[in-house]
Amino acid sequence: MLRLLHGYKAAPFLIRYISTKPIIRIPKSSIHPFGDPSNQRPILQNVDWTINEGEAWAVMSASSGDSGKSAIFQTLLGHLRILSNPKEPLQHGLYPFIGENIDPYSRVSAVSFSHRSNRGGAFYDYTARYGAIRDEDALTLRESMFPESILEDKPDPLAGSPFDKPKVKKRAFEDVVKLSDEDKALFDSLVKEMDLERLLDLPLIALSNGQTRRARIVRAVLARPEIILLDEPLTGLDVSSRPKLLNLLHKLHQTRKPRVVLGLRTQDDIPEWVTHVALVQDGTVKAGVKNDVVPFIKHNPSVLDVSGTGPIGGGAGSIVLDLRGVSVKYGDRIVLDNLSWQVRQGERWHLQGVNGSGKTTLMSLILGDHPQSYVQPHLLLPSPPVPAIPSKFVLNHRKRIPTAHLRQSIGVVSPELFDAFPRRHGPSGMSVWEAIGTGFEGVFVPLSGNGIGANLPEQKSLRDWREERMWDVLENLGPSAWKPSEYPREIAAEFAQKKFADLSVGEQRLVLLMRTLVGRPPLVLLDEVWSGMNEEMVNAAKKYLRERVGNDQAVVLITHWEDEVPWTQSEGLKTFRLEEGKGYLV
Ligand SMILES: Nc1ncnc2c1ncn2[C@@H]1O[C@H](COP(=O)(O)OP(=O)(O)OP(=O)(O)O)[C@@H](O)[C@H]1O
Repeated sequence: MLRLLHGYKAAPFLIRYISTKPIIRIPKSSIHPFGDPSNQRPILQNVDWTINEGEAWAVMSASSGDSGKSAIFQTLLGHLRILSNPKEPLQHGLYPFIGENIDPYSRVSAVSFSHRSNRGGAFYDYTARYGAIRDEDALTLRESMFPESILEDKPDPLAGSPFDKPKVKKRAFEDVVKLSDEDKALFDSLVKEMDLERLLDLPLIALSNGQTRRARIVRAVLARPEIILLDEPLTGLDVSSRPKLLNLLHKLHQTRKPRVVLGLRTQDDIPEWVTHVALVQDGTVKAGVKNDVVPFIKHNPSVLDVSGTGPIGGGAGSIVLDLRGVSVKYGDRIVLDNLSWQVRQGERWHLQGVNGSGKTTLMSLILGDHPQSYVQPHLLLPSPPVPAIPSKFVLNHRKRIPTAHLRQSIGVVSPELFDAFPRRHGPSGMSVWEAIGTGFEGVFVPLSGNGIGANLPEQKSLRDWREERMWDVLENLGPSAWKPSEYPREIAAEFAQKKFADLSVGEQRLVLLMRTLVGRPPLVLLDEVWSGMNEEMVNAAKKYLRERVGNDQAVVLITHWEDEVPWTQSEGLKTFRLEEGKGYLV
């Protein structure tokens, strides 16, 4: 579905000034991975693409895998090999406008928003931001914008007595960072337009997802590249930030400081100021004027038939989450202020709120990850009885539930979990089967050789149930759900053996959704669950949530896009909105 983004039309006078000076040029080439000596297996074929000065391009693909727009971006960053036709060689390089003695790749910046790399593939503790912030994490947003202010900062073990915690030796920002008037003006206008002014002196680690994403764009622009590649830049931004960002990108592009190339999914709206589209589909690229290319986008009609569906499962179930008078503050900064909220089995909730309104903080309390979860007056969470039978639970105060038990009764997908989940390549890396199986206990490494959890040898019925559940999510959320097949079990079995780390971003996100749903936890929290997924994957996941998640389960979905919610208000969807620290039923 196309969302309308008004007010960003390319002005006619601009189109007149579009020159034919090429900025990027790939003449009739195929794109290959480096290290493929035979050049037999191109990732993309017959790529014939030129970007001229003044044109505004979006690269679109239905797949977030290597054959989609990420392959184009990898090519533009020099990570893939361009093999051009010998009769029409790549003259003056990929970026003909950049002087011959300059490394062109040093003038191109890329920022991707559908995922971030996770530091070597091992799991890391993403809950650090909720607690007392360690000195080494205390880098402020302002400092992070100017790497020269931090390069020489080191823990100073000689400060104080040997028993003191080492302190980070701070250098006065003004002594280190000497900005020209022009740079200062750019910095001031960028942080103003991206609404980051009041966050500049906060530790970087404390910023919300949307705030961090806006900051990453500002930092990339401050590095003054010639071209900036922004992959899915609207991911996770609230409704009011999106037009501001698009407006800023439009302005930057017009002044060519820097030129902007956007990466979008085929289901995303194309900003009106974009003049040209490179559509990556089935291993080839169709590039041209927007209106000529857009009709070639293959849309998969939604498989959801919402007509005639009855109300969502009752709402008459037992309370599965009970919050009263819940508050979180950091120093003087109140993030959650006296919230009360009850969620019952069978209910479906949309949790709303602008960037920084406290949604992730609330989730972290419910997940028991937040240190302040222990001190809340009334924070009752589902706790599994022993031995774990997922649909059975009792309510208990967070401080009386071991965290390991909470992980069994609350399933979660979030940007933090996605970034932190281990992704080791090679033989020791987790298979898809093992990654999904960690969901039964909510852990991050497989607890047994068979990949379906710990301590089951004696409990045949539980073992059988878990295996059944594995196949249920694999068949209904795996490849045969997005590419219909006559052999769903075979396709699922093949997919289950793949290495998690080798999957595309969209596939990894789906596997983490399977991991969340496999154990049928009574409470499911889904935060930004669709980013990186293509249209077919989103449809399959929505269908699963509507049809296969039970009335004994409650689901809370966080998204800034109304059309990403699989249920409607008329079906009984409930909305809880965070605003200025307070929570409201909408
Ligand atoms: N340690 C901290 N110190 C000060 N402020 C903090 C700290 N941790 C979080 N905050 C602030 O708490 C607010 C809520 O952040 P949170 O991540 O919960 O927002 P969110 O609603 O999830 O936003 P988004 O939509 O961007 O994901 C933010 O303004 C953030 O800057």
